[in-house]
Amino acid sequence: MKSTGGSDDAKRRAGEAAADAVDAGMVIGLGTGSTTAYAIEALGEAVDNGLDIVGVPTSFGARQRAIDCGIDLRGLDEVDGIDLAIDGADQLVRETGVCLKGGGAAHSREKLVASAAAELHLVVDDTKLTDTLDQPVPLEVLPDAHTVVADAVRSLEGEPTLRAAANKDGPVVTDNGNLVCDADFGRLDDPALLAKRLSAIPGVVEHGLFVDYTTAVSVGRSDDVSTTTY
Ligand SMILES: O=C[C@H](O)[C@H](O)[C@H](O)COP(=O)(O)O
Repeated sequence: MKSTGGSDDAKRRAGEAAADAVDAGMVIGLGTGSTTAYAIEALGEAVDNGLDIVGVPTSFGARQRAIDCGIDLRGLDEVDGIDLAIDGADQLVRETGVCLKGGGAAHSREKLVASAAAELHLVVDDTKLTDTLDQPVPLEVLPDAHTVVADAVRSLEGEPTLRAAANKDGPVVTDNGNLVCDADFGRLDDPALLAKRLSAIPGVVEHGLFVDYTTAVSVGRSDDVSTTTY
């Protein structure tokens, strides 16, 4: 799992706060990443203590983690909707809940699960908070399309970078067999407009800008956690 800047204590507090909001009988979207891992762990402990839930994982990593924690799993096509999705974020505007995801290349299935969920509860440590999003936007891209998508990003005045794998020669390959282009647009003054433009590029499977999905955010710090609802 990629490691990110915040402290483990802060991530744990955020993850546990979201797990606390889970009730018996719920279908839970299980997000990807180091912060959501703490929520999955907490849910696993609750399951050991008798909580009856079903999880829908958003990635190979989330699935493995949930199996290790003893959570009963289903595919998205085997459930009749999702009550609550719990997931992390790479950068988040707390005032609006708009965020960037996809640092772990899982954003397409994360967005799919979030779109099927009645609620999306994000879990972050306080290093993720910002007033304005300004990190590159991850784009999951069909392999044949990467040069065409890069040209389209440049035509929107962005700077595309094909994400390289850390422990493999060549690019990152997603759980869906696609590539990732990180598109740097600098400050995102109008995330909703950019989200629409990125969705319209042929060859982009999904982008990591989440606008209008978030219903709650738990922000962990080393000594406390606070939750905002939208
Ligand atoms: O693709 C990965 C996901 O969007 C993660 O939820 C996001 O990168 C946050 O991960 P972490 O909690 O490890 O910072």
